[in-house]
Amino acid sequence: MAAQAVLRSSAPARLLSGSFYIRKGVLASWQHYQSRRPFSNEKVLVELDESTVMKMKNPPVNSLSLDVLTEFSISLEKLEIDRGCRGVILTSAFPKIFSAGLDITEMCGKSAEHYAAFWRAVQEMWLKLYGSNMVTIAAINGSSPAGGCLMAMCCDYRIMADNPKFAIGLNETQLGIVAPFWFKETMVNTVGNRVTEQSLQLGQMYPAPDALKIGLVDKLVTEEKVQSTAVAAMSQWLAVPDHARQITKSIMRKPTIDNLVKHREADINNFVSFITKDSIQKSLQVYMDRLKQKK
Ligand SMILES: CCCCCCCCCC/C=C\CC(=O)SCCNC(=O)CCNC(=O)[C@H](O)C(C)(C)COP(=O)(O)OP(=O)(O)OC[C@H]1O[C@@H](n2cnc3c(N)ncnc32)[C@H](O)[C@@H]1OP(=O)(O)O
Repeated sequence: MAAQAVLRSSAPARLLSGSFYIRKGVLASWQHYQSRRPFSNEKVLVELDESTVMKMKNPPVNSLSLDVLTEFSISLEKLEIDRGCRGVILTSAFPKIFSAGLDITEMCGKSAEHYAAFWRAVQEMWLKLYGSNMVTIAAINGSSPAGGCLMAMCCDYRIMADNPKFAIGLNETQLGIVAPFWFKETMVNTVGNRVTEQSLQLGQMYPAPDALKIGLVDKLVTEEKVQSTAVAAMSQWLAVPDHARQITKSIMRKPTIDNLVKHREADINNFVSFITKDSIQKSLQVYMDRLKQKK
């Protein structure tokens, strides 16, 4: 129930309205009492050390299941209302994988109701992360296809491990599925229209050095330095006055966020009718079988 309540709230309220600050004020004393403790979630760890770090920990590959997405949105919401938290680093608890993207098993052989709940949770994660008032930095310590790439693109700054074996991109067409309009818009806002058009049609995955070249990530460092570099970048971003940075972020992202908010229910219906098609189910199944056979 708690998860559902959070999933129904909407992120733009955080980024776009002044009421957020009132809420922060009211909750301040409770927050000071509560906030500086790490959260002990199952699949999304929140560490409150030098910087606040959210670590995805869903073995083996951090696929984004309904549970992970729900936990992620709840954790981010908690940080959002925590006065002591102005920025968050998003990373993976596992070396070599940032996130394998949406959990394909959530999109295969389930009921229409399940698909609708799953898609709402994907939307909610995006609304909360893309619409966050906090500084968000992705410390991409491994491969990051599809939904993993989306999460990284939602952040304000992306640091990736400098290893050509790690790749990032929106590869949906390779699975026989289509990146929805708000995935596309997030990518356009990150790398521009031409690169997005080509990348999305080809379902292109970019090895880290190529991702840097097209601006899909902002910086490459050795694997060991990904997190410390993120911490250093965080101090730089936090040196800017919050109100000015937040309003600027809002000006940049509001049209994209508003577009999904406006079409949210239609987008869920589109997803359900698309994913329940026999041909799409077959494509996903073939892709999963291929993944399993590659060993
Ligand atoms: C008209 C328009 C309407 C719009 C409709 C919208 C349509 C839907 C849009 C959906 C949008 C986004 C989609 C996604 O995010 S789909 C997910 C895409 N992800 C991938 O393609 C990644 C696939 N995985 C990999 O490439 C590799 O696993 C890896 C991440 C590079 C890791 O490689 P590895 O060698 O370390 O591990 P591997 O042996 O491959 O995998 C280990 C086990 O994990 C399973 N697995 C991998 N990825 C996923 C996944 N995404 N979901 C579920 N399970 C996954 C894999 O099968 C192995 O399982 P097992 O150990 O064999 O049982």
